[in-house]
Amino acid sequence: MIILLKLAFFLKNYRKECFIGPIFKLFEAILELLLPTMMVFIINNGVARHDMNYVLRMGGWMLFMSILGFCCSMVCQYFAARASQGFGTTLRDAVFRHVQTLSHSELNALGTASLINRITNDINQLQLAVAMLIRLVIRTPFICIGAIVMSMMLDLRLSVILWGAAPIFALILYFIVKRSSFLYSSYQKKLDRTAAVLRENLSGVRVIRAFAKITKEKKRFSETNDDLMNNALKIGHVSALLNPLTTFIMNAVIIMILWVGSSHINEGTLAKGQIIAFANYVTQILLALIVISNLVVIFTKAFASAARVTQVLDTVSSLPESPADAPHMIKNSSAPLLSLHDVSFKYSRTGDMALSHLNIDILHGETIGVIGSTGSGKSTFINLLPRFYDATEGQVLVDGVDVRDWKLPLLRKKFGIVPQKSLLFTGTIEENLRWAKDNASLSELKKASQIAQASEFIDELPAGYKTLVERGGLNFSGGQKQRLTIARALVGNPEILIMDDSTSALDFATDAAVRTAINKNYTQSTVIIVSQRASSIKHADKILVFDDGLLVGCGTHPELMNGCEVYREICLSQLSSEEAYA
Ligand SMILES: Nc1ncnc2c1ncn2[C@@H]1O[C@H](COP(=O)(O)OP(=O)(O)OP(=O)(O)O)[C@@H](O)[C@H]1O
Repeated sequence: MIILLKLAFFLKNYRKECFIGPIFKLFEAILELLLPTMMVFIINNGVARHDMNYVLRMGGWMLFMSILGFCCSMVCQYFAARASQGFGTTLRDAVFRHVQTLSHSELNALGTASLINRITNDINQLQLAVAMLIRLVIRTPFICIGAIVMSMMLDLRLSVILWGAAPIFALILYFIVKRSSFLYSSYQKKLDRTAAVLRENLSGVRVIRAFAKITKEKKRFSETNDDLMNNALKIGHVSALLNPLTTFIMNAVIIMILWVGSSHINEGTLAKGQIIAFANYVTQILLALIVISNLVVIFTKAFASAARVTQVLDTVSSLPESPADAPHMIKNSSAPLLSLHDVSFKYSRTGDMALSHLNIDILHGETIGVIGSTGSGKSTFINLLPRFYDATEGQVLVDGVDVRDWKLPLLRKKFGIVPQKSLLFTGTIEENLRWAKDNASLSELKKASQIAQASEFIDELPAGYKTLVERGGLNFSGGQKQRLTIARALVGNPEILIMDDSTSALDFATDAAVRTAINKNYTQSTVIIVSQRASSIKHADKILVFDDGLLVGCGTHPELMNGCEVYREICLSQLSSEEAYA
């Protein structure tokens, strides 16, 4: 219930629609309820007395009331559509914005495929529930109760049959809601799993083909898909019972009414018009009950979806923004640009430490090399600096101020990041390069591309900087993508440039050319180069050596060659002795 109240907040701009829509629907329901009673008059006063004028006059009124009812229904439909679409759009927007505030940890926990399902499927389900709420939730019980009252007014004795059927119907409804609400929540989870498998398969299609794993992956997808289908079938079996059972009960009621009613007619205690109107009211109740059954199904689904959507909205970012306005303005000018004070980090509460007790100082304008075996913690260390994650223990400081005291956008503006996995977005090359600086001129883009050794291949493209980048940068080679992502980071003229193994697809000469050009043109910037290649970081002012989450070395190349065994081993495994000791 609290979940629904929370989501009702997103209807706040549609109060008018939520109020006017049901009023028109209620008006339509009143008109509909009057029709069988008018039929009683036509049969008892018109048909029985062969008064054609009376029949036509009353028939005309009934036609007018039906048209009026139809118009009311259309008005309600219009308001319901406005409110439900508006609700869906506002909610989708809110969830999307909230997702942007979450840290990598929460995003990993929720999962991309599940988030996509929640923002699309689940919100669509809620949108449908809002439309039904406005159109039917007041009208249907009103019709039901109204028809019962009207039938009681027609004949109290016959209405006892209706009351007898009510508990049977309530029992059926209870059983179906209980069973299907459990099945719906597991259905949503299975849908997430299917989406995750599909996503992995589509994005990894090349790897799957290269390893000839198509058959295995087909089987994996079929299994997930079959599981989803079986769950959907179970839901179908349960909810399919609802309409036939409702129809069966109400038709049994009609037969009993006709049977008991005909004996009353024979006794002369009931008129023919009354029994026809009574049957009409029972049909109205039957239709209303079928609608209620379907509403129950829609709301059970919506309830499961509401829980999933509010779970996202209730997820609190583990990166709370600094409450103060601008504590970072109180910079410590004598402090190092970046400092780590006894920093440890683990990805999950239960897991092992990915980094342990790091103490590092990085000064303005320094070039830092970061090296270590795979999984040693290099990327994790890099991720702590722009606060993609918060340190589990210890303090990360930028300009002498704890990163938790920085306003996140201001902190991140200081960094130009070239991630390990090159990711480009659909649009032109020009648009991709302007990510860090919207108003960068073409000459700025060209300069950054030259430094990143990308201008040569861009100039050869027929459309140059206007060339369209396909989804994920599919129309570029790995090396070209890396050079474009380096140029993208350089355009912002960042104070701190982080290159996380971002030249791995470049040949040694291009890699060296990129580093030389950056050193020459970005003398004021602090450059942090993470690399598996000793040659890429050998000339750095300071080299950080990681091993199994520990900082095992920090110094220049000659210092480390003498004093750090891990570093010496890496260098000697990649370079000749002359190169390593040069
Ligand atoms: N998102 C994550 N969730 C849980 N564990 C993670 C996550 N990312 C990395 N790890 C773990 O943390 C450790 C350090 O990983 P990290 O990516 O920092 O290493 P790395 O030195 O950058 O490796 P590589 O050179 O292969 O990129 C590894 O044991 C890894 O399995």
